[in-house]
Amino acid sequence: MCGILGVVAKTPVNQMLYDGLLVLQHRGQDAAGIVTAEQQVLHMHKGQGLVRDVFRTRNMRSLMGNVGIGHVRYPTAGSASSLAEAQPFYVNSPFGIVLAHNGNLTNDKQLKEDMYRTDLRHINTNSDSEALCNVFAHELSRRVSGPQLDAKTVFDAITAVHSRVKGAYAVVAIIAGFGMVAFRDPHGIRPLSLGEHDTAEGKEYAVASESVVHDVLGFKFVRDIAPGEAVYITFEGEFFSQQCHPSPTLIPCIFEHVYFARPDTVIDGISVHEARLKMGEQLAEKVRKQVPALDIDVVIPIPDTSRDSALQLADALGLPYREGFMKNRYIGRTFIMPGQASRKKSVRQKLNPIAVEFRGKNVMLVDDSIVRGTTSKEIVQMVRDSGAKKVYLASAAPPVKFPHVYGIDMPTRNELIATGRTDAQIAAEIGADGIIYQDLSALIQACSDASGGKITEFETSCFDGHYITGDITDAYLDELEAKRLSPLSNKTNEAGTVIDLNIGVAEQNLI
Ligand SMILES: O=P(O)(O)OC[C@H]1O[C@H](OP(=O)(O)OP(=O)(O)O)[C@H](O)[C@@H]1O
Ligand SMILES: NC(=O)CC[C@H](N)C(=O)O
Ligand SMILES: [Mg+2]
Repeated sequence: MCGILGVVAKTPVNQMLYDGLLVLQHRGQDAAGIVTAEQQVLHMHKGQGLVRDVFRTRNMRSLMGNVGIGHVRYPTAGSASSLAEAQPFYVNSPFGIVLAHNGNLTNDKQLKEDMYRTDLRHINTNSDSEALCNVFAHELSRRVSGPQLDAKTVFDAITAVHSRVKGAYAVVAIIAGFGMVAFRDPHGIRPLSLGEHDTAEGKEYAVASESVVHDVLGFKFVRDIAPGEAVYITFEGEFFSQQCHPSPTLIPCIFEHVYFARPDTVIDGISVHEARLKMGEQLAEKVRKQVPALDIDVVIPIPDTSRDSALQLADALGLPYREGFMKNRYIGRTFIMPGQASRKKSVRQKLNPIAVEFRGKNVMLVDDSIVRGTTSKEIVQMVRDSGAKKVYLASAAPPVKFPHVYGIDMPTRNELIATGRTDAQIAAEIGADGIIYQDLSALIQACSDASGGKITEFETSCFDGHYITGDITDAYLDELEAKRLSPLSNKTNEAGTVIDLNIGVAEQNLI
């Protein structure tokens, strides 16, 4: 799940973008990039790694201008990890466009084919985002006939993008010399929020994956961008918005609430923190049913994300809640690391048990989700080694059984620990005495309650195999799996194996 951010300000935006990307770091640790604009001139710097490693002072100095966009990447399409696929992407026509994307397109193969055969545009990487950038550029170029641009033309182009592109996409883009664009897919699968800031020179605008960015930058959260909606803000600060899809329906990704988003973010009116507390309450009900004896001495979260749910679960069951793991604050999120070997190694580097909390006790460990089981297998073993008597594992999300095709990297059924296994078999595989999974209806209830009942439908495909874009067939999933299992696709791109059209000019002006 990547993080995206765009700012149209009255003063230089480089530091704001850096600070905003740091706040979105939990959404992508693989690569980071910033593009700023000084009228027609675009400045870009991007690279692999964390925000703090990619941007040095000299890079920051070169990112001049009062308008800019930024991206932190968690790869879902293309290579597992590739410099050439770091975002934003750049195309030089029309005007010069840079684009950053959160989500995953499900028809990128078709789009790339159309680009090659009909639109006569070159796509240089395996990235779906590069295809999206070119579709937008192509649709815009078909509608402009000179060096002028108005909001209607931009919105017409985005309407055409919606009709060509399928899947999940929250997007920020800059059209050099004119303005910043942001749009969200017609189901609003991925989040996108709008903020503003009043200055003596006029309003400044920010668009970001999570509302917490506005808090940190000192902007006021205004609203979520609606599904299918686009906003266009000129370099002078004129704001336009328009619905660009004939039949938008909000069906946001439930996994944002389970795992991805920060708890201090509000998405589509749902406080992520509150949704997680409610997940804990719902899970407590399930524990009561499944473990009626409640032979549990202590509830312990598996840090970080499960803390909110675990606390509320303990409270609802009247059980003590204790912190039982020391987390190394310098290790990132393990689930979004590319490659099973690094994920497995990092669990042990990241979490270490505080033995006294486990010795001689029946413990209930709580995690927000169990996906590949990497975390739980390691953790249960550590807890046993620390002398726990009985180990129950409760998950605030239901079993993850189906590939996720909308921006979360869980593409093959056989890497998911719950596929083809009963709860008892999963418990045995993980080494737990019992496993308690949230029911999907309870998870939906929790998130819906947190929305005050306004949202009742969520994108839940990884739990129930129902894909809302209607284009996911067994053949599609088979192809996705075959691609992932092929040794070529797991190869990390060494710098230089793919011509990187952007990085070559990383520290200079693009134009
Ligand atoms: O079953 P798995 O494949 O291990 O995936 C699930 C685990 O990964 C995530 O933790 P992560 O370390 O990424 O981040 P966190 O610190 O935010 O919990 C998530 O919170 C679970 O703990
Ligand atoms: N997680 C995401 O949003 C990824 C965006 C895009 N599909 C990429 O792989 O770069
Ligand atoms: Mg975790």
